[in-house]
Amino acid sequence: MNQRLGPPIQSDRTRSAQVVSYGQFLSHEVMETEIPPFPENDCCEKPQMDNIDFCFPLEIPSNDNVLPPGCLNFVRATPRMDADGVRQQINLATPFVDASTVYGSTQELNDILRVPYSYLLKTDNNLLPTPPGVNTCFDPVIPNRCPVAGDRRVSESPMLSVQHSVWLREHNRIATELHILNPHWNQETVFQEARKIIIAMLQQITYNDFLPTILGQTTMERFKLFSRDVNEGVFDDSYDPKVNPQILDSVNVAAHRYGHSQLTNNQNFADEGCNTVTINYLKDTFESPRLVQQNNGANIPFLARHLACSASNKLDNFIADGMRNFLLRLPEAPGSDIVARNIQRGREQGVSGYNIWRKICGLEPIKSFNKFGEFGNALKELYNEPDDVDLFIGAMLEKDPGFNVGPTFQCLLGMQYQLIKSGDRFWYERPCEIFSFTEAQLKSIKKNTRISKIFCRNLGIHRIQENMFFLPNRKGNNRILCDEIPDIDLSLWRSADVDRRENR
Ligand code: HEM
Repeated sequence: MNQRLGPPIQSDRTRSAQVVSYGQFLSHEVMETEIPPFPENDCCEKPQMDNIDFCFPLEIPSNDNVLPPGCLNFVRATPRMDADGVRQQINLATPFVDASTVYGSTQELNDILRVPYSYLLKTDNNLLPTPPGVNTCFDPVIPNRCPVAGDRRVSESPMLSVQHSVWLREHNRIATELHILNPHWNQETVFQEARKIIIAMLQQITYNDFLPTILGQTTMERFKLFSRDVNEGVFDDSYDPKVNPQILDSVNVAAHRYGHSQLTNNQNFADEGCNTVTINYLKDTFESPRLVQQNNGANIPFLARHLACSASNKLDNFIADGMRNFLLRLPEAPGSDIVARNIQRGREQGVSGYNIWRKICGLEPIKSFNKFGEFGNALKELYNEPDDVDLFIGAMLEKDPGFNVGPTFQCLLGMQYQLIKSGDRFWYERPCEIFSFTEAQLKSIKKNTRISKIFCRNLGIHRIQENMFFLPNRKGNNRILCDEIPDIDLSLWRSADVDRRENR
C-alpha cells in the first residue's frame, strides 16, 4: 500500500536525527508489546499458519517492487483476556517515563544490569554490558557480542544503542559523583539517588524539550504537558490517583509509530566539523551492535555527531526504503515492511479506524476520499469507504501548519503523555516528604538539564548546539563548546551531615 503513497525521502529543515532516535528510545521506554519470538514462530508454515489466534501472516502481492510475492511472517501479540473476556495485549515495559530502558522493567533484569553490592551499572569497557549467557542478539549470523540494557530492543539500530549507552554512562558518572560527595552513604542509597536524578532528567527532557518538537506548543498547553515554570514555583503536584496510566492501543499501534516516517536511510559517521566521513545504510545496520562496539566504542562520537548534525526526515506519509522494504533483513533478504506491519498490528488488535479516532478527538470525520487531497485517488483504490481507512494511514496523511504530527496524533499522544504524567506517583516535580528533591535540587534539574550536555559529558564530543533536537543552523542554536552549556549542580546533593563533619 505504501508504495502508492509517495517517494521515500523528504528532509526536515529544522529537526535533527536526534529527534528520531530519542523518539524511538522514548517509545521503548513506555511500551513493549509481548509478541511470541520469531523466526522461531513462523506463520508462513503449516499447521500454525491456520491458527488465527496466533498467526496473521501478510500476503505480498505479485506486483510488489521489492519483496517476493507470497507469505510474509506475522505473529500476533500474546493474548490475555480482560475481565469482560475481551482479548487484550500485554505491555512488558512500565508505562511511565521512569528510565526502565536504563534499569529494566523487572527486578530480575535490574539484578542482571547492576554490579552486585555497588552503586554502578555493569559495563563492558564502558560500553553496554554483554553478560555471558544472556542472548539478546537477533542476528544469528554475524558474530556480535550481545549487549543487554533495560530494554531488549537495544540494538534495533546503532542510533538507539547510542541513546542507551549515553544514559548508562550518565548513571555511572552521577553515582560516582554522589559517592564522592557523600562517602558515608551506602551503595544502595547512592544507586537509588542516582537513579532518581536520571529519571528526573528524562522526564524534564521529554516533557519540555522533546514532546514540543513533535506536538507543537498548542497541544503541549492544551494537555498541560509542560513542567511548571521555575519562575512560578518549583514543585507541582500533578498526581491523580484515579488516572489509569496504561498505554492506549491506538497509541501503540499507530500514534507513537509516527517516528517511522522520520527515519532516514543513513546512520552515518560525522567528524568534529559535522562532515559525513562514513556512510552506513540503515538496512545494513539493524540489530548490529558491532558498529557501536568496534574499537572499544570509537565510533560512538561519530554516531553522536551524526545525530546532532543531520536532518531527520519530515513527519509525513513517506517512509525511507530501509524501513519499508528491507526492515530487519536478517540474516538475509527478504525483509519486512514497517508500514504493512503497523497496519496489520492495528488490525490484529482490533483498533478502530481513522474516522472513529477523529470523532473521539473532536475532529470532523473524513467522509469523502477527495478530502484526503492528492492521495485521495490512491486510497479510493485501496479502501471501499473512507471509514475503512486505517488509523496509521489516515493520521499520517494529515498536515499540520507547524509541521508537527497531525491533529489526530496530537490528540492521542497528548492524551497519553498526560495520563502517564498525572498517573505517576513518583513524578519528579511532586512535593513529598519521603522522596522529593529539595527545592534547590529540583530548580537545578529544571533549569540546567540539556540532552546536549549529557552527550558532551559522556560521548567524547566537544562542540554541539544547545538544543540538540533542532539542527545547528537554526537561529540561536549554533554549535558551541560543550563547556558553554549549563549543567546540573551536583554539589546540591552533598548532605548536610557531610558539611558538618568537614567543618569540624
Ligand atoms: C531504525 C529504527 C527503527 C526500527 C528498525 C523499528 C522497527 C520496529 C519494528 C520491527 C516494530 C514492530 C512492528 C510490529 O510487528 O508491530 C516496531 C514497533 C514500534 N515502533 Fe519502531 N522502529 C524504528 C524506529 C522507531 C521510531 C523512530 C519510533 C517513534 C518515534 C518507533 C516507534 C515504534 C512503536 C511505538 C512501536 C510499537 C512498540 C511495541 O508495542 O512494542 N520506532 N518498530
